[in-house]
Amino acid sequence: MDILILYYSRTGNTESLARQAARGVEQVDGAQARLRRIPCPDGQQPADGDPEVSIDDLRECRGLLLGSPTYFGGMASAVKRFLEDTSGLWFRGELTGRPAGVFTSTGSMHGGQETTLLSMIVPLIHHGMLITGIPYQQPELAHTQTGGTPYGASHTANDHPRLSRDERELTRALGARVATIAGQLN
Ligand SMILES: Cc1cc2nc3c(=O)[nH]c(=O)nc-3n(C[C@H](O)[C@H](O)[C@H](O)COP(=O)(O)O)c2cc1C
Repeated sequence: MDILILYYSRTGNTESLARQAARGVEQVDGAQARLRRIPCPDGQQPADGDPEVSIDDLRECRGLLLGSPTYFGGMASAVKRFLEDTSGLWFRGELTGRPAGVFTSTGSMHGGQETTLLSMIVPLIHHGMLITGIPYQQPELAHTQTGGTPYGASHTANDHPRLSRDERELTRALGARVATIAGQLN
């Protein structure tokens, strides 16, 4: 059972979250993480990055973790643009009933993590996906001084260029949660 970890990242922070989400997915028996990136609009790509996403990746995976940097309090336009290319899947209801979670990286603590996560959730709801956040039973959620929200995983990059321990744990928990639910629905 493949779980798609789909992300856009220009300076590597959202990609770091994607790798933690993948580790969480792979903690779940029978689940494999499929890491894919959304291409940069200017065509500049890392030579050794994850493969570029195709629509078939979405079609084939049993769950989705979607990540974007926060740009002006919302998802990056490249992510929105990619989602607009998924209208064929929407029309045929191909993602309906599959679990999904979201993650983001901001520069600053109050720079719009929750608004970005919510902006990403909206189109996934239109697709009929089952949105899962991070429940407060996950202990790091109550005491994190960095990223991590009930709406999804996050990272605050300016003060802490590397992911904090809480950010790593919460992102892995989200990955494991999506994979676990996908397995139960399968
Ligand atoms: C066009 C643009 C808009 C941004 N807007 C915000 C913002 O609204 N709030 C914030 O905290 N950081 C903002 N940032 C900073 C990025 O969210 C932050 O550097 C993020 O970690 C980048 O992720 P990446 O390394 O995956 O590309 C912005 C950066 C750019 C380039």
